[in-house]
Amino acid sequence: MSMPLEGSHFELWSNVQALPESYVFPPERRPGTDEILASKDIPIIDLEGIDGPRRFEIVQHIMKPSQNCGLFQVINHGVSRDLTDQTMRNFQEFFTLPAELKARFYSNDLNSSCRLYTSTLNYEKEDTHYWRDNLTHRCHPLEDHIDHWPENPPDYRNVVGKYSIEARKFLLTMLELIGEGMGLETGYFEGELSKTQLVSVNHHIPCPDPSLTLGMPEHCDPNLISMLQQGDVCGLQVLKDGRWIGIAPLRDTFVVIPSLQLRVISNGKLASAVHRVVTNSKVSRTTIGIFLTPSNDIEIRPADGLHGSLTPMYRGYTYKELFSRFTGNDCDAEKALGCFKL
Ligand SMILES: O=C(O)CCC(=O)C(=O)O
Ligand SMILES: [Fe+2]
Repeated sequence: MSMPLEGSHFELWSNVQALPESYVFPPERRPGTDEILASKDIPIIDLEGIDGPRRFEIVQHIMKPSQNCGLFQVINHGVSRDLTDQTMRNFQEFFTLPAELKARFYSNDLNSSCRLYTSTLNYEKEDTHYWRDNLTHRCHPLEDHIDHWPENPPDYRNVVGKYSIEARKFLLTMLELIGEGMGLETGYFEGELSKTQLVSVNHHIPCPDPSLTLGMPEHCDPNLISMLQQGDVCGLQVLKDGRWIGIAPLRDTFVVIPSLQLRVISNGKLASAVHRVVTNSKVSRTTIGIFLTPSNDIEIRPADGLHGSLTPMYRGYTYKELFSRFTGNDCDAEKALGCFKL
């Protein structure tokens, strides 16, 4: 049996009494003790009637927040409560398995098909660690990846497999609607632009001092589009007009973030949320992320045929190039994208 990665704090975490020094952020990066209120202003898009006369109105609703704080919530998304609950339960159970059963997934290797790690992939080099464990694996096409997934809990592959398919359908629908809002032809985002699909699950155990550390840093998602299924524990915050606001988890609701590649393809028309995750001292928090990403070698650039006049803001590049800039800039997607601005 392989041992946990050297430097992994999984074992330490289960007994932790005080926040280890390596998780304490410098004062200017700490979330502090100010209460951050959950906002009631984060738009909620209702997809009910999407194939009927409401479609145009729904597209307009989606385009508005996409151009504002770069994040919105969706109800009547088409994925059943039964499946979302079962999926959440499987991930929660996975993270609470004994360390020996998870040991074979511990990896910081970006190319490993299923990886479990603490903080970030840059654990060895980073100045401060984040208070999280993460499980990430590929999920499309399912048959290419499912054999690399955990087999424990026993339902994991079956349930997460179904969820991956439904989540993909949902995200492709969101892309279709966004494409319509931008004036692009049907199916614009299908194929290479949305080929890679990752499931990325964050798990944070109760933190001894949430004021000193973060569950995830302030960041923009580098991919094409992201969805989050939050459990029932707060933690996600978004930067809006220079202030952090909380996105309280709502039952049966997905959070959608049009990510950086959508910003480029829309030539800056869409915003991508700057967001972060704070911890809490009382309960564990688990959040499911599904990310669609372009395949490595496809060219990404502002789309032809966008509504409105067009002086391209970005030069064409491949996702591989972008991602290498991303990892070379401490996972700062904004900086990475800066390399391709015209
Ligand atoms: O855990 C969350 O709520 C957010 C996760 C996230 O932002 C990410 O994985 O990129
Ligand atoms: Fe994110």
